[in-house]
Amino acid sequence: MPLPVLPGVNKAPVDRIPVTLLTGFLGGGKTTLLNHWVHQPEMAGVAVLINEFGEIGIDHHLVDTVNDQMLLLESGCLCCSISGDLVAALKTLFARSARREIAPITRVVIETTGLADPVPVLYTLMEDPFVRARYVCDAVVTVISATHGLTQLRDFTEARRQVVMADRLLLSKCDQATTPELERLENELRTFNPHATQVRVRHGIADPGVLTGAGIYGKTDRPLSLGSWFGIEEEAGAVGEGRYLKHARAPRQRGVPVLHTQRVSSFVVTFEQAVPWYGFSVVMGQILRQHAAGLLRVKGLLRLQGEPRPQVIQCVQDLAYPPVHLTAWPTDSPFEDGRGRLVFIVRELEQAHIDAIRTALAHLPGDRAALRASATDWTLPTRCWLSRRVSVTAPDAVGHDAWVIQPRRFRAANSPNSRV
Ligand SMILES: Nc1nc2c(ncn2[C@@H]2O[C@H](COP(=O)(O)OP(=O)(O)OP(=O)(O)O)[C@@H](O)[C@H]2O)c(=O)[nH]1
Repeated sequence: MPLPVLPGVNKAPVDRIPVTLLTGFLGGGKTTLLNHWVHQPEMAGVAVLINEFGEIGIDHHLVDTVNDQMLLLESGCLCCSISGDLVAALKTLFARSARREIAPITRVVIETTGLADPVPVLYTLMEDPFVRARYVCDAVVTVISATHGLTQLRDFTEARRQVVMADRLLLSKCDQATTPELERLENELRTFNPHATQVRVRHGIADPGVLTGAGIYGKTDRPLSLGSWFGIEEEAGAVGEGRYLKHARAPRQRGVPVLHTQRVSSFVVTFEQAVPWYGFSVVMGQILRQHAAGLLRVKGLLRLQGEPRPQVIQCVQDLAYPPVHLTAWPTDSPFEDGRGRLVFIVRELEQAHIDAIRTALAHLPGDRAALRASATDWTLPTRCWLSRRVSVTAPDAVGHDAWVIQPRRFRAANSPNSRV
């Protein structure tokens, strides 16, 4: 069943495969939305490419029931290091579909890293002759957090570029914001991008129709030249979509990689043994509180003492999200060794602080001592973890036909499916 098209928006051209770029700043809620969408019948035939920043990836473990017969993206950020890999992935996808080795593809959704600039990804889609003739960018959908969106817009060029380039803005986490907060964010977003439709989202539940047919990219049946769209209007300061780029700063020259906000980096903490949950929660709370300004995102999978199921850890800046269990420990790299790992994405965090975080996590107190120590600590950001009401995702319970294409590094090298 094709994806529904929202009233009043154009359908994508039928002769090329529509591509939706799903972007949005770190921790905004992209994976949560995808996890909802892949269960929808309208997503049959939709291929999903996930791209992550950091040494190891977590997101693909959090998207339910993946058909991982395809495995196309290298590690690294799509917008600066692996655009060639994206082209190769799209070519292979098309060829396999044409040879009927896989079911016909009705759409491709590319989830970019939270730090990705959409412009070079759009360049990639529109400038390669093979890709351009077979795929069309149908929409740029940007997820922006109702809780952190305003500060991210203020602090990060990447966040502004993602908003400026959007055809649709999905305001996530609306359940956590008040009406005045939401209205302030909506007004701010309008100053950056007055033409993008804004959609309020709670708990990642949004009609998959928001992925379709939104953009100027799909309104014509001939391949578009991004060069003119991005360049001329901006230089002239003319009205039209090009003016948005004044907010986002000038686009880079084609082929010249631009690094993310220089001060952003990532590191991984690996746990040799199962961890005590309360001991971990208290130490992690202290870390979040102490380094609130420097921590952009923490996510990972942990093995807990006395608990066979992996625990998903999710923090955005100093906010800790309710814990979730996966039903089974992943069997693919790097988690097949059974060790828990946390990915930290940080900004301007000195090496001494990184070392202190590593040391604190390597010396977790036991549960009893941790609970005693935290009993009167009402400002601990991880307080919600201490009550430990953990929901379980049940990936195997639901069937669907969307594909999630995982970065190659997550597969065993000798797997028969590790290449397409
Ligand atoms: N309460 C609430 N939590 C949400 C909502 N959307 C996402 N979250 C939580 O926010 C955290 C981060 O969400 P993700 O979907 O992983 O965010 P992401 O954009 O994929 O993150 P990156 O891939 O790191 O950029 C998770 O703990 C989600 O459960 C929402 O609408 N409401």
